[in-house]
Amino acid sequence: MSTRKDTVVPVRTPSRSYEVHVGRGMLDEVGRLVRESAGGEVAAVVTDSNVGPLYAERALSSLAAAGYRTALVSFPAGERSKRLSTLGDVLESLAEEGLGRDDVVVALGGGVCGDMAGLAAALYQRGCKVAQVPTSLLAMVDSSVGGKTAVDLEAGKNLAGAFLQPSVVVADVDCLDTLSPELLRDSCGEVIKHGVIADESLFEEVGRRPLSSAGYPKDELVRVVARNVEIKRDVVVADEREHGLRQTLNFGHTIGHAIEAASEFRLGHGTCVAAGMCCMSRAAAAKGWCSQQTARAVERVVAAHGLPLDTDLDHDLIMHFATHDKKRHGDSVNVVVPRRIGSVEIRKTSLGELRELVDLGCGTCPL
Ligand SMILES: NC(=O)c1ccc[n+]([C@@H]2O[C@H](COP(=O)([O-])OP(=O)(O)OC[C@H]3O[C@@H](n4cnc5c(N)ncnc54)[C@H](O)[C@@H]3O)[C@@H](O)[C@H]2O)c1
Ligand SMILES: O=C(O)C(=O)C[C@@H](O)[C@H](O)[C@H](O)COP(=O)(O)O
Ligand SMILES: [Zn+2]
Repeated sequence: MSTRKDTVVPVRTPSRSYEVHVGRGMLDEVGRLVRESAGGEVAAVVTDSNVGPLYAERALSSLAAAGYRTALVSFPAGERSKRLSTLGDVLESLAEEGLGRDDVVVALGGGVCGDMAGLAAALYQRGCKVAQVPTSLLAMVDSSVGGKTAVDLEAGKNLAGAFLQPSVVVADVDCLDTLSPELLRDSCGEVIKHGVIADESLFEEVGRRPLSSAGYPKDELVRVVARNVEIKRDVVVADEREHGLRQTLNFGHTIGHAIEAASEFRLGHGTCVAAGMCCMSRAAAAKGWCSQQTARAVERVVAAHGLPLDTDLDHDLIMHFATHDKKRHGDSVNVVVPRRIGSVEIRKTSLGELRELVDLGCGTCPL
């Protein structure tokens, strides 16, 4: 029995119930927590070429100490690896390691690793278990929770995927010590998003003091990460398969995903979401769906994080990616716009109106 103090957020979705553990030194608890939640005999740690050298050994030791036969599968770091060819390599490696249907994939890394290892687990032998061990702030506050897994296609982001809820999520905030300031800042895009969609006080708090600030106290970080997990949990539990409410988690993504793909993934996901949120907020204010004050508040907090407020991307290109996104239904696209800070709405827009929103919000930053 460990005496380590962690914050536990329970998640009960229709398909699976699990716990999200957030704390310090949690990497050494991975074996115990995976054993208690997933069982099995083999644990395959899937990680990337940056995270593996930093943290795989500790995760593997912890899993071995919990009685697992372990395997390590690594792929080159970066969004460009989040594709079918890498997924194929990961699946072949799982088979070579003799993973069985009752065994567990341990996704150790950022959102790219979590999405791809999660999809590998969903596909392998028609579905084995996955434990998420997020190491980027973005993965801790967002991608490790909720069960969306995917790889990108040429036509856009996350176009081939599956839902697979993890058996457990173990977030060790000490891992953030090795994340570069740029990547920490990038991750904050999703934190700001959570504030805009559901929690004005979180929004104001990170506006005053970004999580990417130097010397952010670790205990505070644990609290704020756990609060983000609760926000995401509440949405996912209400609408696991994204028929309605879950679409609100896509605030900033219609334009953000387009910016990300058009940059050929040189720009990080959170950075693009931040710009996408500002563009959509300006467009919403211009349409009278929210106040100018709300749009300015989104810009202010994004600017406080050193993230971009706009994009100079060609509007035809934005439309190209936006119309290939999963939120397109025939001739309409569901977009998410703010009502005020802490509340958003889903609006079904025609392709013509989406173009109007892009023209109103992109390349129009008044600052
Ligand atoms: N499934 C979901 O619900 C969901 C939600 C949000 C984002 N995403 C996806 O997540 C991805 C973005 O996640 P990300 O920003 O974590 O990207 P990432 O996984 O590429 O990680 C960013 C970089 O940081 C490195 N890294 C990660 N942890 C580190 C650490 N502790 N120390 C040093 N380096 C570390 C990685 O190797 C990588 O180079 C995108 O593909 C996005 O589409 C998915
Ligand atoms: O979990 C969700 O639902 C989200 O939308 C969270 C997003 O931050 C994330 O980027 C997600 O991968 C986007 O999903 P997509 O299906 O719209 O690509
Ligand atoms: Zn996102």
